[in-house]
Amino acid sequence: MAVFTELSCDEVAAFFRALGLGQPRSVRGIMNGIENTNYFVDTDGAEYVLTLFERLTLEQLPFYVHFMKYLAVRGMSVPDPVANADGAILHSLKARPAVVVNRLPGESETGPMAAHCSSVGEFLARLHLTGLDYPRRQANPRGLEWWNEVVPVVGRCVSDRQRLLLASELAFQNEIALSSTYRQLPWGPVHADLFRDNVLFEKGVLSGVFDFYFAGCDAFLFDVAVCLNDWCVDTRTARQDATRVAAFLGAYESVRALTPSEHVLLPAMQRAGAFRFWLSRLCDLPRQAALLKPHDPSHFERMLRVLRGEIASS
Ligand SMILES: Nc1ncnc2c1ncn2[C@@H]1O[C@H](COP(=O)(O)OP(=O)(O)O)[C@@H](O)[C@H]1O
Ligand SMILES: N[C@@H](CCOP(=O)(O)O)C(=O)O
Repeated sequence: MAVFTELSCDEVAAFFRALGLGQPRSVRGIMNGIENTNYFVDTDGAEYVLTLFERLTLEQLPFYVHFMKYLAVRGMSVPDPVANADGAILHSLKARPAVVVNRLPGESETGPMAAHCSSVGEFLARLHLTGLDYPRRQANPRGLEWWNEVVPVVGRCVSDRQRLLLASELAFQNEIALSSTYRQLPWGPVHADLFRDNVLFEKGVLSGVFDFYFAGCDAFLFDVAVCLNDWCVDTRTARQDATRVAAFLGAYESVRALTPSEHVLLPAMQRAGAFRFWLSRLCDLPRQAALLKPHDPSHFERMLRVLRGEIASS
């Protein structure tokens, strides 16, 4: 994301030495992202990403870092955390929890076509199936409980029209969560933030997925909805592109078919996805950092209104 905690080259070199990694020859703060402090660190033998966690705690982090290790060991193109001599993959630096992972190759695709959406759909379904046996459990940190906590707080800083939308959508989502259809949804570890900027492509082939720090256990359909809302939407109008939606869902279902309950609740989950990111972007607005590019909340407000039928969808 950003650099909240500045590190000197000497501090990084000492940390890398303790992990048995080579001498860094370049250390660069990363501008992208919004949650943690990230540096690219190159040694003579390899390229790494060093992350210092700014908000996540030592209680929350094992779920994420072990999930990445679990997927990496099973052949998925995700960051593989570096272990120290004792086998630990979660470390500490500058009084913050820290990890070092391999730098994945490729570039983000900011203007995805149907083929990119297919690759992401297939990857997501494989992630869901592979993760089914992951033994750790932790709730989606940005799920229903969090929405109920933050709506009254952010509601104080928005317009009357926006406050009405927040209250109405929260009531709708609380009602959906109590329904028997919702309780039938397949569930397990989800990425929950699989946006364009968290996926890399090399020569058109998906080469890596990272940023598992909003992962948690939730309905798989929530993950599907988050992806559709980012990968298959026109960023200018917040409207869905039917060709990309079909490509994404076709590829996802070629690996894991959606159940009847998932088909029924997909529109409601897309509203949930838009609501979740509108809320977090509203909450994130005032953060301070040495390098930080905040995300625009109004995009997801517009998308939520489109999905609710308040704005024509085409
Ligand atoms: N394993 C990785 N391989 C390649 N690039 C990475 C990796 N991890 C992070 N990055 C780069 O760092 C940026 C910020 O990472 P991200 O995880 O999105 O930050 P945050 O957790 O703050 O949201 C990404 O946009 C990407 O450029
Ligand atoms: N993807 C989310 C928030 C997290 O941002 P990231 O750059 O760290 O993935 C959003 O777009 O609001």
